[in-house]
Amino acid sequence: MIKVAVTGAAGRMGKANIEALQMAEGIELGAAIVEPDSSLIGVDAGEMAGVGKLGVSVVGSLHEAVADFDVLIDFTAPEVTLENVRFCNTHGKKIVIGTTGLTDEQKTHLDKAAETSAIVFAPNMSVGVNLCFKLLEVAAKALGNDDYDIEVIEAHHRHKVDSPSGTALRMGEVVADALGRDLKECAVYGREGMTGARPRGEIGFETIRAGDVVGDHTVLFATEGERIEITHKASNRLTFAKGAVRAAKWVQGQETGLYDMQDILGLK
Ligand SMILES: NC(=O)C1=CN([C@@H]2O[C@H](COP(=O)(O)OP(=O)(O)OC[C@H]3O[C@@H](n4cnc5c(N)ncnc54)[C@H](OP(=O)(O)O)[C@@H]3O)[C@@H](O)[C@H]2O)C=CC1
Ligand SMILES: O=C(O)C1=N[C@H](C(=O)O)C[C@H](O)C1
Repeated sequence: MIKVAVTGAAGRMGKANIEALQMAEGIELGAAIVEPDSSLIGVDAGEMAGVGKLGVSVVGSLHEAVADFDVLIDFTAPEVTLENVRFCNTHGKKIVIGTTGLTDEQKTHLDKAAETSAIVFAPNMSVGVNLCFKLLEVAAKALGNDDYDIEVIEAHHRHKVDSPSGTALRMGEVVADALGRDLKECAVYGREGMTGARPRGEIGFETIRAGDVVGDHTVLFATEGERIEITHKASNRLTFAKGAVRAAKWVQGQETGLYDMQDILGLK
């Protein structure tokens, strides 16, 4: 039985991850970690997540859980994730990271950590979004560089702190790579004012933050006379959490290296 620790256990994804673990076979919750000053310490993790008693008490640090897990599932915040990766690196644990909003510099820490640990790092763990990444590559290559304007539109709940979403940025990267463009050079974020006519090579990003939207992403390819839209809509967080649990099972079989959901789903 694979034992999993969930950090950010009281968060939206933390609770969904506990629920997904409870539904899965061959893998189970070993530890649930919240912030050190949380009033939830000592509470049963299953009761906290709304799935009934699991016999795992919530703790305030990974140190307290070191003997209780093989794989960490972390959906928290960038600095917290990096601290947790350092811990797993030192203690020989595998890692699944869903946190978004990491800077390029923070991502280089993951590259380094993957020399000694097996890590899955993906901005979106759902099967559907990862299939969309593949479809986007095919679409971008087929439509080419000359005719089609490309825009990435995403919508999320009012609590989301990073924008554009990690998924939207990855969609932009996939399309830019397929077209031989550098996203850093061609990305435009949220136009305003007298911006002028649209330059051909731009990839535009538009962000909506509203209510309880779980996560919608559309990539629009538009030219004179037609447009193509590739859209994914998540309707609950279990879709991400089931992907994270699948990744946890998979990464347990790896020694070192940095992987994403495309590796796990055979979409590379
Ligand atoms: N890859 C994917 O498929 C998906 C990725 N995400 C990403 O996952 C991340 C989390 O999202 P979400 O669950 O909605 O966010 P939440 O804010 O609901 O959860 C984040 C959790 O991290 C905890 N946390 C923050 N700081 C610390 C700390 N110093 N020590 C310990 N715990 C800490 C928070 O604790 P507290 O509650 O006490 O503040 C909270 O429980 C985001 O980056 C989001 O973009 C989200 C969905 C899918
Ligand atoms: O914060 C969220 O909620 C989500 N974040 C991820 C992202 O930034 O792409 C994935 C998903 O869309 C939900």
